[in-house]
Amino acid sequence: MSKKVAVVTGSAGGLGKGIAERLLKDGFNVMIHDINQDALTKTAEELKSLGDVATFVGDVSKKEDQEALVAAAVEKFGQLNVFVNNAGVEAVTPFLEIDASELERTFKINVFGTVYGTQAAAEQFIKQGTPGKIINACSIAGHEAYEVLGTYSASKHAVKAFTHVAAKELASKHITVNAYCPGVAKTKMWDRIDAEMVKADPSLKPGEPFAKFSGEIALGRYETPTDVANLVHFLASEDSDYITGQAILVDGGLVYN
Ligand SMILES: NC(=O)C1=CN([C@@H]2O[C@H](COP(=O)(O)OP(=O)(O)OC[C@H]3O[C@@H](n4cnc5c(N)ncnc54)[C@H](O)[C@@H]3O)[C@@H](O)[C@H]2O)C=CC1
Ligand SMILES: CC(=O)C(C)=O
Repeated sequence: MSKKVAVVTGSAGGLGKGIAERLLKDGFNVMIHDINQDALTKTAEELKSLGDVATFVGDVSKKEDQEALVAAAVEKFGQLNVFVNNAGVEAVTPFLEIDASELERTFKINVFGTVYGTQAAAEQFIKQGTPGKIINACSIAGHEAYEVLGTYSASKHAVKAFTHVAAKELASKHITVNAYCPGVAKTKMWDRIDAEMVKADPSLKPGEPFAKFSGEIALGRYETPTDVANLVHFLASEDSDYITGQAILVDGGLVYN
């Protein structure tokens, strides 16, 4: 039987890289993808000993790039089985200062990107006549809303809503749609959030926002890409076949709903 094929968007670094690594170890052929070509090439070099990995440079906020990504994965590996809408960006701004450019950038990448990726993947699954799994990056910020993270929180609430709706509409085609909701992981995203929170409140020192958020985690440590990849591994596997439309928290005990 041919190997299953997964695409992971925004996987040159951070959580996406950890997810790609785990799916390669699980035996998937993996198309890694990012807007940052140099970082993507470096990551492919690091991952290639784990299995068949290919690269695609694209911008998730562009529908044509998402369609081309799916086409490239199918051309390279012959089919598509799992599509992980991982790419996302943060926005850290006091509410009264949120402007159109922040709203447009954040929603285009986090929300439009997830919708376009879901559509492109679902169309391919339907064309193949096979089941498929779509797995979206949500967040604790898709369950709660955080001060100075208003735009980001709203975008992740939208990701959660689209996860529910896509799951309902695509279930009859045997396509499941779920989301993973990480808590506080020390990736480049949190380095930038920390710096911006310090800028917004000069009484804070660098590292304090991250320490404050991660200090509230019940399990007593911040999250690693492996913690997130463990959940995505499950959602990409047959063991999750009877689960759809869920936005599952993987946060070490931070948000309870
Ligand atoms: N780090 C954390 O604590 C948490 C992260 N998340 C979510 O997990 C996902 C991954 O986050 P991190 O790895 O921390 O972020 P990161 O910033 O470390 O990595 C994101 C990757 O996405 C790529 N990317 C950004 N815009 C893109 C675009 N338009 N098209 C294609 N690629 C693009 C970046 O180049 C980068 O390689 C995001 O959706 C984020 O919102 C959710 C909860 C917590
Ligand atoms: C980065 C993130 O998802 C937060 C702060 O909830």
